[in-house]
Amino acid sequence: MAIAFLSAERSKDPNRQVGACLVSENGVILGIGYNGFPRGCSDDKLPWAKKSKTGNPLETKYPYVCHAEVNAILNTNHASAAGQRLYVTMFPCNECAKIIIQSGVSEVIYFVEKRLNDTDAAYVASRKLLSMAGVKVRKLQPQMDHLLIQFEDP
Ligand SMILES: O=c1[nH]c(=O)n([C@H]2C[C@H](O)[C@@H](COP(=O)(O)O)O2)cc1CO
Ligand SMILES: [Zn+2]
Repeated sequence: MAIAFLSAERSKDPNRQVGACLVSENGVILGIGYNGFPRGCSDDKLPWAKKSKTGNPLETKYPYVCHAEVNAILNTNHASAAGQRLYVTMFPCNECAKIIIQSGVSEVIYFVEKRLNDTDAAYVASRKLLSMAGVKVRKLQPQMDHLLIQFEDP
């Protein structure tokens, strides 16, 4: 989960940085991702806005941004194998849930839900799909409350 948090730091989304880390059954890191625009699609040419002043959805980030979970799965550097676990800083949406299921992930471990008592259809659908597909879902209770990385000579 700490790697997922570190990865999230790389996101340029000014409102929300999400990170994900896919590991094998034995805990070997297979892929890491964060939310961002697709490769070759410049941040200078696409909007990071949540809302458009004119109501045009094309002036918001939503149609363009790749979710952290999808990036972690697509960045996998090993052939997919059984027993993969996905650590993610935020509970995945329904679109990510579909990809998580189809890629064979067997457990999702998340840190936080987007909102407490989220009744948003995307999250209800996500939970429903993950449960139907037999993907385990667990909220991580970390053993430490912070991790400090200090760049200095050891
Ligand atoms: O599952 C997800 N994974 C993920 O990476 N994200 C990203 C997309 C956006 O850049 C950001 C959500 O932005 P906002 O909270 O401002 O709506 O988080 C959003 C979701 C949806 O919860
Ligand atoms: Zn998603």
